Amino acid sequence: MSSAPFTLNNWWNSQDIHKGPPDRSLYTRCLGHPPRSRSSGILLLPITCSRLPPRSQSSTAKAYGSYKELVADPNIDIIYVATPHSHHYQNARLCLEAGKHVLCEKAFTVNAEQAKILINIAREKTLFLMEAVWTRFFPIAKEVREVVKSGKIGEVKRVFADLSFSNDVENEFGTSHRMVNLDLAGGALLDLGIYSLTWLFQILYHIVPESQRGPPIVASAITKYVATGCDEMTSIILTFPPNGAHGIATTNIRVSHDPNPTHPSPAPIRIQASDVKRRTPGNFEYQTITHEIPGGGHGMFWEADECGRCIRDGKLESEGMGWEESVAIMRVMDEVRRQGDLKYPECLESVEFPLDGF
Ligand SMILES: NC(=O)C1=CN([C@@H]2O[C@H](COP(=O)(O)OP(=O)(O)OC[C@H]3O[C@@H](n4cnc5c(N)ncnc54)[C@H](OP(=O)(O)O)[C@@H]3O)[C@@H](O)[C@H]2O)C=CC1
Ligand SMILES: O=C1OC[C@@H](O)[C@H](O)[C@H]1O
Repeated sequence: MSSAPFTLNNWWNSQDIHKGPPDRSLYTRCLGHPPRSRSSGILLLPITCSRLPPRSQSSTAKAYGSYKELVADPNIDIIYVATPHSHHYQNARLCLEAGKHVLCEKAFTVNAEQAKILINIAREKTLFLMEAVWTRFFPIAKEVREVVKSGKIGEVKRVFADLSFSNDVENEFGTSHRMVNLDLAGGALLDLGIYSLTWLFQILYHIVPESQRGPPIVASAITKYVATGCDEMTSIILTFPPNGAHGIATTNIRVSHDPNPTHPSPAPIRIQASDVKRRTPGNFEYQTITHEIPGGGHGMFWEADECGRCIRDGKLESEGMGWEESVAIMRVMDEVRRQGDLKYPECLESVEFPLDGF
């Protein structure tokens, strides 16, 4: 392989244009960060784009006027779809139909049917497509998968995962913010619950030999945000084949037990026996592993590098976040919504394309 980096002309998400000076934006800190620092061999040339003119005068971002214009630009290799969940199917499909590789934010789509259609189009058109679950590509996530797969900690019978934020829901989100707005497929499940689910799936599904994997049985509960009817708290118990392991995934936008400076929450209470010791199962030795994010980045470049590597190597899907698994996770979320009677407007659940208004 030549030592010259593989170069991708990439469209970074529109959101950054509107969120502060470009030198401090997520895009600059992530994709714009020199790949040398992480020896990826991938050079991503981001074009920040929006349908609106950039807010900052100094921005090098480009406004296309419409996504149709954007997808017609022959200089663009891959498009990162980072619009609200409601728009992923329509936006990602537009890009795929126009022959662009796609990295599509989580939740991949509103439902599993939409995800399957995007995947079929990518397959037919030999295009790369991946759900942007960035945490999958953190070195620490990879390492955890490897440790569990190695058998060093024995058989995993139960996994707990939570991602919750302590938002002042009424004041921060009101009724129209994408986090709570049903017209934008808002709610905790699709926005944050996907991260809890991904931990369950990484351990109890992803690393299980394909012949033994299967869809988990779903039991769940949803509490709705009264003002809009979206889910503000969702808890899921999954029973996975082949051995009946339980995965418990929780998510909440109002109450978190994990304080975070950007989402301050009241101090959590933990009740625990006093003689808790770190116990190390099997031949696994307790260790602390730290992976710094190079250059003060935000860590999104690991997933972006994966897109670059896959496209360079002619792969349509990533082993780290494969198509079949994205659909399996979407199916779980469909079932959770069915059990909790959480419905989005019909046009958002539709697989019709194109639809007016997107
Ligand atoms: N991986 C991560 O850490 C994060 C992932 N996300 C994901 O990214 C996606 C976008 O989230 P976020 O950036 O907060 O969203 P924003 O509300 O900031 O919207 C992003 C862009 O989407 C378009 N958009 C917004 N609202 C509408 C609307 N009502 N109709 C049509 N287009 C709209 C706009 O594009 P335009 O300028 O072209 O009009 C906007 O700039 C979500 O899928 C979310 O889950 C979000 C935050 C962090
Ligand atoms: O993916 C995400 O991570 C960070 C959150 O602030 C955001 O709501 C969510 O979309």
